[in-house]
Amino acid sequence: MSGQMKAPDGGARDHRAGFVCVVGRPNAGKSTLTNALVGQKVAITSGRPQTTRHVIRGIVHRDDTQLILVDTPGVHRPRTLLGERLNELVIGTLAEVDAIAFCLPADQKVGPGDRYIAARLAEARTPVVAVATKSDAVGRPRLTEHLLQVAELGEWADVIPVAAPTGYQLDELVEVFRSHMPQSPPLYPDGELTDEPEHVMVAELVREAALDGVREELPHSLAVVVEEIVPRERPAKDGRELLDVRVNLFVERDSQKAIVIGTRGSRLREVGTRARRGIEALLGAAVYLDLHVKVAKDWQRDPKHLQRLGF
Ligand SMILES: Nc1nc2c(ncn2[C@@H]2O[C@H](COP(=O)(O)OP(=O)(O)OP(=O)(O)O)[C@@H](O)[C@H]2O)c(=O)[nH]1
Repeated sequence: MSGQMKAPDGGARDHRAGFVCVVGRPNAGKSTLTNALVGQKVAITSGRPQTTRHVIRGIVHRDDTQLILVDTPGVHRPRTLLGERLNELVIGTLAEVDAIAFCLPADQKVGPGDRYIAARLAEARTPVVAVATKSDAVGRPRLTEHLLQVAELGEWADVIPVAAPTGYQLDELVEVFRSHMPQSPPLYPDGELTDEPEHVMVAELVREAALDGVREELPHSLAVVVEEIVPRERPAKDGRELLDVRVNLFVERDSQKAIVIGTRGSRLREVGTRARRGIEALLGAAVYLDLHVKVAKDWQRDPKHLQRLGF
């Protein structure tokens, strides 16, 4: 889309922005749809962490609309959902977004996996758009049959067939989601995520190391933000480039800070050593890793914080 969209009365439309959670069983076409909507490959789709409440898959920028496409770990993994508490957590995260994109591939029959997800979505009370993906892969009769099955599966705000390779109905899909977004200026600058994929990867390495062995205690309360990656003038002793990497780890409570840091900092040192190895391999340089643990109370509920932390 180019140029300002006009409202029916001829004036410019308001800007809207918000979060869309993309769900669907494995192979449903979630990543492909995300990439098609975002318009370029998003670096963070690989190896995304399963431990944050929302992981950003990509950001759709239009003149008057910004959709932040997120993933909610847990929705796709029924076996981890045995505990009622975790179940509630997933529903809680689904309730926090403005809309949900439920991907159902046209080349496969609606099955138990889809019904499982549909049941979770019904509890969240967030508008759900059922997206019939891969509609280019089947003929008309099959697509019609699929759309009927999808319609019977639940209460959808809309049912819309799309095809990522041809771009079929992708603009229409953005319009549908726009209608569910609140009035808001853009929440992220254009191109934010794709500019610095290494920051995202470094944050993931630190998060993985910090959660190792304490996932039970810190399941959804850790956010990692890479503040800066700065090259030093002098190389390391072995001749490699030397980078200062400054990272903040945010937890919600003092007790969690103590867990991350460990007795006299012992655990944090181990976390640093482990993460540093991965970061050096990733960046191909020697790394001086500086980790800071901070308490940001209730960051999950504070929009300003969420934004700063990349949620
Ligand atoms: N013809 C066609 N193929 C598609 C379309 N969308 C996805 N595919 C194919 O379907 C397969 C799965 O797509 P993905 O986007 O990886 O599915 P996903 O839901 O992200 O999969 P997981 O990461 O396993 O959850 C890939 O081989 C895609 O090329 C589409 O619109 N049309």
